[in-house]
Amino acid sequence: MTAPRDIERSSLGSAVSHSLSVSPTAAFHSPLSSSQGGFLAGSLPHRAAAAKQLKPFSTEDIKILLLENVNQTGRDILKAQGYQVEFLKTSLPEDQLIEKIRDVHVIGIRSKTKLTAKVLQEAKNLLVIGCFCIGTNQVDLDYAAKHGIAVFNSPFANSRSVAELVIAEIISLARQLGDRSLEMHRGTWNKVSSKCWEIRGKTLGIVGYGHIGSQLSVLAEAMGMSVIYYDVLTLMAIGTARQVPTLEALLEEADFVTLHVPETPETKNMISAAQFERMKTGSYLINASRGSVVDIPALIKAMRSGKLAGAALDVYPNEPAANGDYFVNDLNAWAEDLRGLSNIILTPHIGGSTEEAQRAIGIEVAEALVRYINQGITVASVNLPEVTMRQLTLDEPNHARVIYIHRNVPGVLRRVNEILAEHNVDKQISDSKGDVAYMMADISDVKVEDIKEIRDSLDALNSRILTRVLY
Ligand SMILES: NC(=O)c1ccc[n+]([C@@H]2O[C@H](COP(=O)([O-])OP(=O)(O)OC[C@H]3O[C@@H](n4cnc5c(N)ncnc54)[C@H](O)[C@@H]3O)[C@@H](O)[C@H]2O)c1
Ligand SMILES: O=C(O)CC[C@@H](O)C(=O)O
Repeated sequence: MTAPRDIERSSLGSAVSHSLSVSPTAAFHSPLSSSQGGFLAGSLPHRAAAAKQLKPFSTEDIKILLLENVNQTGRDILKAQGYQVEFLKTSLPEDQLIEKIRDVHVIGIRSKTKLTAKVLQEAKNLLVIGCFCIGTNQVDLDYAAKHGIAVFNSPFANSRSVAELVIAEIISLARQLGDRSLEMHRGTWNKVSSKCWEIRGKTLGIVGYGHIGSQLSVLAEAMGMSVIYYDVLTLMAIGTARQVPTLEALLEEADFVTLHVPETPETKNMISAAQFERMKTGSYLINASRGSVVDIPALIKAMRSGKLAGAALDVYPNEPAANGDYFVNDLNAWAEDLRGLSNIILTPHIGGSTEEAQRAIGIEVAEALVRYINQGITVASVNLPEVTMRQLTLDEPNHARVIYIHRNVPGVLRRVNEILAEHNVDKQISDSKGDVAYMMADISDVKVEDIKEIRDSLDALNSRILTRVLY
């Protein structure tokens, strides 16, 4: 490997001419994949030929910034590729994030780092974002797609962890465990049974019956609860759960309401004063989805009036970037009111924070990043069309993989294929998602000098978002 150099995003995808001028022979003798034939190599079973790892750059030229304590499993996978990996335990304030993001090709985050258009427009070298979590609401996905920046996440590796936490909270709220434990910590013995309940036979209302909601449904039924759910989609009920037609119907029937919807404009303050009114007196609310989904001042009123017998919150409109004594009114104006309530469990966004979940997420997202960086495969991307292609092998010399991310307008493929027409197009695939399209083609009989010309010609098309030529 060569010594690290600063290379720009445009030259990353097109570092071919640069690399070739350094070592023309190496151009068509890329190193074997470290996980040759394995999942990382993106291998689709076809034949036993040795897989060729596509790297039109020295791997150590790839600069990765990992924030928010991304798990060791993910760090190891990325380092094993030879990439330069900088790792920070916390998120960064916007000004520091902007400084750092200018320099990197890949950024890995969790839920706290806000990758807004303002931040992303400074990220001139950025190829891909890895969200080492489920939620992707912290990223401006549309801006990223329109600028050819792929985004990957881990859609269900922590679902079980969240579902288990919610089960624990249902029992804890029903038995007022938080309060009893706090009292004992203060030296107070307070043995009570008034308003403490079994959960057997109670109704759990799940709002959002996706990966977490449906997993929770199974666990809750196993504990003897009746389950109803509300979702914008008509979804198959698991076990004896029952879908109800409206949120209001769910609120009126459930003893426990638990929220598992994504953060969207439609779910902002989805549970506010009117919804608390609809809930049964003495019922409970659990929110482990996103802080924007519940109107907290309205929740405080519902708790104080006795409408709610308890609540558990894992997520908040504003969450601090690092651990510390930050859960005060400076962060959220009502923080201290919330802290003063009885039978309310407040946790610091730990729904997915288990060793099992974080390890699995580290592997899943890091592997997706490697496949994208090295081979251009977008399968599981949340914002680009999903495109995959059998990888090139070492017995296919003089091949190159052309990736062209472009605006989804008529006539582009004709022009692209005119540019590729001098070569044999061995395989080609194209797909679109909204305004953005992704074309990948493997071409053969490519001479060293052709590659720069292909790239320059594709770059000159006015539909271009990003061109990468991997070989
Ligand atoms: N607390 C944590 O640590 C933690 C961990 C993982 C996920 N989450 C949050 O939980 C959310 C749900 O996760 P998931 O994996 O189950 O997601 P999912 O995408 O599998 O399921 C979400 C469900 O919500 C439904 N939905 C969307 N908008 C709706 C609306 N307006 N009304 C009713 N239903 C609606 C969808 O149709 C879908 O079935 C994530 O988006 C994330 O924000 C939090
Ligand atoms: O680990 C995190 O920061 C986020 C956890 C969770 O909210 C998710 O979206 O997966």
